[in-house]
Amino acid sequence: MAESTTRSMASRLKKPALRRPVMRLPFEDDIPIKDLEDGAARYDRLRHHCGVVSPPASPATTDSPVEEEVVRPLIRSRLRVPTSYRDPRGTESRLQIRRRKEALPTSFINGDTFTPPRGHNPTAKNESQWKKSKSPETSPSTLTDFSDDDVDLACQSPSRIAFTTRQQSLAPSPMPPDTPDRQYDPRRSRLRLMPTKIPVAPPSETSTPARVIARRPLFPPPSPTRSTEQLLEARVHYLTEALVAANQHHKKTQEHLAWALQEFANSPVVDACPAEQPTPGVDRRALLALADQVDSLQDDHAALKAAFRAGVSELLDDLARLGADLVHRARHSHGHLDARVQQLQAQHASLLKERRALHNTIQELRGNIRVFCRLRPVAGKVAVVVNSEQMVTVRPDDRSNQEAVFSVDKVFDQKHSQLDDVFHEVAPLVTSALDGYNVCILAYGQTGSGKTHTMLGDLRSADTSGLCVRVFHQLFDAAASDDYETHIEVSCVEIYNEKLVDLLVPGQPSLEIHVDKKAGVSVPQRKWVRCTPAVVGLTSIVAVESVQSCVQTMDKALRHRAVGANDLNDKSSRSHWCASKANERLSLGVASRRYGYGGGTARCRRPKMHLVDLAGSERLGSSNSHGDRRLEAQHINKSLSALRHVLLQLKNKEAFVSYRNSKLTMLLQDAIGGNAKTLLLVCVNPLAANALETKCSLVFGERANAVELGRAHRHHREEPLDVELVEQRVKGEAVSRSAEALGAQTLEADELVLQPLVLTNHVRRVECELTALRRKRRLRHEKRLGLGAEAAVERLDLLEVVHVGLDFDLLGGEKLIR
Ligand SMILES: Nc1ncnc2c1ncn2[C@@H]1O[C@H](COP(=O)(O)OP(=O)(O)OP(=O)(O)O)[C@@H](O)[C@H]1O
Repeated sequence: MAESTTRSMASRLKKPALRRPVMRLPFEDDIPIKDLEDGAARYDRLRHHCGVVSPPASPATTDSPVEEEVVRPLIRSRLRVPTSYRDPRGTESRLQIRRRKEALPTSFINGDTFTPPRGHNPTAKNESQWKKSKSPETSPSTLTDFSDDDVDLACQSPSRIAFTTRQQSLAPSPMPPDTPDRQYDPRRSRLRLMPTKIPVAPPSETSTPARVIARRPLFPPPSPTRSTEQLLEARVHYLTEALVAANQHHKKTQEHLAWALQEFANSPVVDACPAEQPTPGVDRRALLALADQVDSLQDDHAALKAAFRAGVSELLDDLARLGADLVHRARHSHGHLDARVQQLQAQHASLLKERRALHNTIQELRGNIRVFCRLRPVAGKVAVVVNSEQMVTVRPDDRSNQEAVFSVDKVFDQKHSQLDDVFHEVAPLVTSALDGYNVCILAYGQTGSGKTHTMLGDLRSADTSGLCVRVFHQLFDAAASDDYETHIEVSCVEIYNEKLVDLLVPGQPSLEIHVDKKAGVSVPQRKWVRCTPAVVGLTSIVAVESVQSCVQTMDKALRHRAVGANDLNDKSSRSHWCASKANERLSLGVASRRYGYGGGTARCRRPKMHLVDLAGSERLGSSNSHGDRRLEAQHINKSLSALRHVLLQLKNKEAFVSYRNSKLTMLLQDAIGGNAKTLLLVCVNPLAANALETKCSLVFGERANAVELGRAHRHHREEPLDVELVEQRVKGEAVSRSAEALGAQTLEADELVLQPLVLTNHVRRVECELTALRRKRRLRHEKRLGLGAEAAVERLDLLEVVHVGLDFDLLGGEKLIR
């Protein structure tokens, strides 16, 4: 429209019409806002010069930070808008042109509909020109082809673009009065963004009051079948179209403005005419029409910008909403998954527990030696990989080029702590010891692999103390909380160069191990060593009453243990160390704790527990031992190989097992081959350099695991209850308890009063025990004497008979009788 108007004006002014530049899609090289503002300011000045009152500045035209900071970066970087948008349906696009009578060329009839030709020339002035100017180079039916000046763009769909004039969408408005001081009327804009098919949202009250910009919905209505991604894609697609259209229109507006200004500036009439009084030769009406066109174009441009901004902000809102929705849904499903995972984990844990319980039961029934593997922390290249809780792989190294997988009952790697993890697994064995089973815990492994650390650790540290101290803790805790009287005794021996040494009485000659298949050998005053085998000559059995006294005893024993340095360990144990604990557990029953107990039997349990820290096997080459160390190493290796051999024989269920080959196997006979629950802790130094030794240790572990010992039995027996003794004990306990209670309340004086009581009670107890013993001895004596008397009478009778016979013979019976 503007073009036709200006063309007629130009022909009237006898000036050659400027050739409008071929329009390219202005995405990449969009006209800067500043240029627009400059152009608008120049135009305002000109209008003022011509006596036209400037319209009020539209707030929509001011550049907002949204466009600068959000929209452009979003469009350029994220949406990747093409620099020339191609209509997907190509030549199917239809342009609906409604011409405004006074603005469009006559060849365009209002309401005409035609298909845009391929590569039409945007500078064509009418349809025929347009059709003729098809150029094969131009991309067919891209939006860059639109050269219509006086129409607004509305994208109905990706493939349909409708151009409509204001007359069609609104009631036709009369042309504004041709007065120089007419005010700005936004309704005078001739362009309108108008959807033809998609329903338009009713204009809100806050929208432009007079010139209602019918915003087409930028996004298609959400289809329930579409996925979120498709919906977003479609929205982005629509927004891209709107942006293309907006930019195109913007560009056109700018071109028109520039063209009009140039026309106007080049006009000799304008140049000649003073500001206040236009030259009579100027067609003032035409100028005003031109101004009106520019004005309306600017309005439309502002409206388009506003619509575009609104669309973008709507899209951003939608994106935010969709994002929040997606996050919410993801969280929801994640929560569901979490709950399910937790449920499955709990299920898995309970199944594992069940499986382990069953496994333990099977092992208990079969009497297997249980085997744990512990890896010590090291720095350097390692050859051992923990596959699972029960499986380790030893990778090949230079010396052994075969990978080997070993399965054990439990693997502890560097992460597992001494306190919780390792002892947690050992604790059930301590309970078994309290229940009356013999228990044996052995630490086996190459030198420097952490055996001593695991079994003894730092005795006086709460965090790094080894299994022995924890075993004592559990024993005393359990003893304090049940109805048994528990007496714990400890002995510590070492086997050094095949000699059994009592560590609690150093300097004694080496001890002997005596094996008695029936009842063992009784060592005087020590009942608990009656189990086979017994250590003959063992005098230092220390009764311990608390964990502290246990620690002190072990500390004393360890001070006498043979320790030396080799290349692999500064404090290498040069002997096998064995601490044996015997518990005498006497059950008096709850009733016996009351006064007036009548009688019955006491259940006595006398289980033994061996805690063994074996000396480390070592290759003489790698440990670099000489002299005494070398001799020690040879003895150690010999005894360990005897142990391996015994295990092999046990595994193969051979009739004869050679326990007597070494002191170690003799001492451990009732642990590995007898009636005991045995745990073997295979300690491993996982460094790649030790791969071969590690393999040997794990082979030993697997072999031990395969040994079936048979079901362990409890060591308990019923004994007739010495009523007097029990009564005295109970009374003594009651007095002690009351003394304790009173002592807690009263002062030292009370203690002084109670002390004799306690002492008297103790004396009575001892007296009772003595009386009982005396009575027993008297009974035995009487019995023996009784037997002797009978025999003597019999003998006397016999002697008398013999005597009579002799007399008869000597004197000549017949004579005598005669
Ligand atoms: N699990 C562990 N955590 C921390 N340090 C450990 C661990 N295991 C072993 N060590 C350290 O490794 C070194 C050697 O350990 P240890 O003396 O227990 O080995 P060993 O197998 O008893 O050797 P040997 O048979 O020669 O007596 C010690 O300094 C010990 O503190």
